[in-house]
Amino acid sequence: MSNNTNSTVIVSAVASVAASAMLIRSVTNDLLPSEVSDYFSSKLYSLRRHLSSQFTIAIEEDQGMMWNQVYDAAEVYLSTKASLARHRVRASKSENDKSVAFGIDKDEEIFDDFEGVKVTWSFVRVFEPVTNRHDYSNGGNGSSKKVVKSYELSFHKKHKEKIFNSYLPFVLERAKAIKEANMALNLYTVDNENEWIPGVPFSHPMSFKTLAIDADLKKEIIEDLDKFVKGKEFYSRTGKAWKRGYLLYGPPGTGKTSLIAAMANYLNYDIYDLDLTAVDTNRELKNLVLNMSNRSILVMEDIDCTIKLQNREEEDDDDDKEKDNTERDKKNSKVTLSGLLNAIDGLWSCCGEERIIVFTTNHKEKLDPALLRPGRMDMHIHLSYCTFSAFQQLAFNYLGVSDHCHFHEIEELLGEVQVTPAEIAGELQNKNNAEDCLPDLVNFLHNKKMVEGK
Ligand SMILES: Nc1ncnc2c1ncn2[C@@H]1O[C@H](COP(=O)(O)OP(=O)(O)OP(=O)(O)O)[C@@H](O)[C@H]1O
Repeated sequence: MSNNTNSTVIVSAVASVAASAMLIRSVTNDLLPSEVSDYFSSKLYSLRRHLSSQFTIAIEEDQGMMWNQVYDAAEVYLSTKASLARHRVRASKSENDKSVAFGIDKDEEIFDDFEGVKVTWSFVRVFEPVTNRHDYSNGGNGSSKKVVKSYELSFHKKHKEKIFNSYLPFVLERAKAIKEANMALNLYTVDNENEWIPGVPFSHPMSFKTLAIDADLKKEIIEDLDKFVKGKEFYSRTGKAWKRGYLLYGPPGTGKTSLIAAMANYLNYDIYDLDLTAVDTNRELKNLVLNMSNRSILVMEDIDCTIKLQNREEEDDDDDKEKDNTERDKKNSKVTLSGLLNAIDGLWSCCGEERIIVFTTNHKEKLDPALLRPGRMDMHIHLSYCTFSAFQQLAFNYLGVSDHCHFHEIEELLGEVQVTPAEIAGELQNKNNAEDCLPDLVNFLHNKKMVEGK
């Protein structure tokens, strides 16, 4: 027999074993108990592998007592490919997931293409005996079965290096990104013991689409956040800690809290909401910062009210001021300015990565300049009274209109009176159509103008 004929025979033998495997597998699945059919399936897989030019990596669920991270990554990665399965998929969702995740089921195969290399994934489940002399579940003979689950990744032998060095790292990387995107956000607060209370789901609906601020400012903020999240290489090259501080300042009701929610939803970062008056000492503050997870936003709202953070030179002012300070200090926490500065950029504050710190204040001028310098508060964002462009966004959010005959008058009035987006939002939600709502808003603005004496 020629070489050619030999190889044809082998190829057809492999093909016919594969076809028989499929047939037997489907028959055994229908007729036999799952343990027995799993046994036959695994034997057929081995035979097929033995005869082919394929190389297979088995990725088992656990390695001894430890969870196998590659298995975990394969599960997550394949969840995005499960729709390619032909007959069956598994579906699951935990409380911490945003959406349902799908997975391939046993005996299903999924094909993937990585830079021109074809790979096949399959899910294998077999029952293996466990010997345990204290186990009486099987008639007291001390042996029971445990399920061993694994993913198998098969490809042509010649691509071994590429799969090991590029494809598997790619799957791990992708899985990490998919997981982060699917994770529901958490909101953490501090309890009486000065510890973070495990997060409740954070479900603030605000996004950059609905946030009503000046369009250029919005663009600038989004670009800054994008640069930050993509900055891993930059931060390590320049030796800077991968963190960024934002100071949001402006009158009440201009959208500082709304902007924080939009940032968290945009980045998919958890929020750690820190009320400094609830923290007893600088040491506790340090522990809290150390115990935050990566990819998170530490928020300290109304920072000027919660701690005595005025310019240090002003602290020894006249008697009256001192009296005021004493009153205020009773309410204030024992966290000091230097404790807070350390929390933001002390050595140990650099332990994590992808950390954002946000301070909000209605009175930027009351804050110590040390707190505001770049490296601590890298971007100062002024949220001001409602501009016409912010109003257009609110009108679209609440009434679904982008233009209206009253818009021109409203634009002029917004140039003359100081009104917050919160006040405008309050007016727009009173009625749900533009015809009824906008004339009322015009009256509201005229009244405000009169009160302001303009
Ligand atoms: N810029 C905005 N875009 C969209 N909605 C806004 C905006 N500003 C305020 N609002 C509306 O007003 C409400 C109050 O706003 P928000 O709490 O964000 O303001 P704030 O500046 O944080 O106020 P405070 O200083 O009192 O904490 C929000 O729930 C939202 O409905």
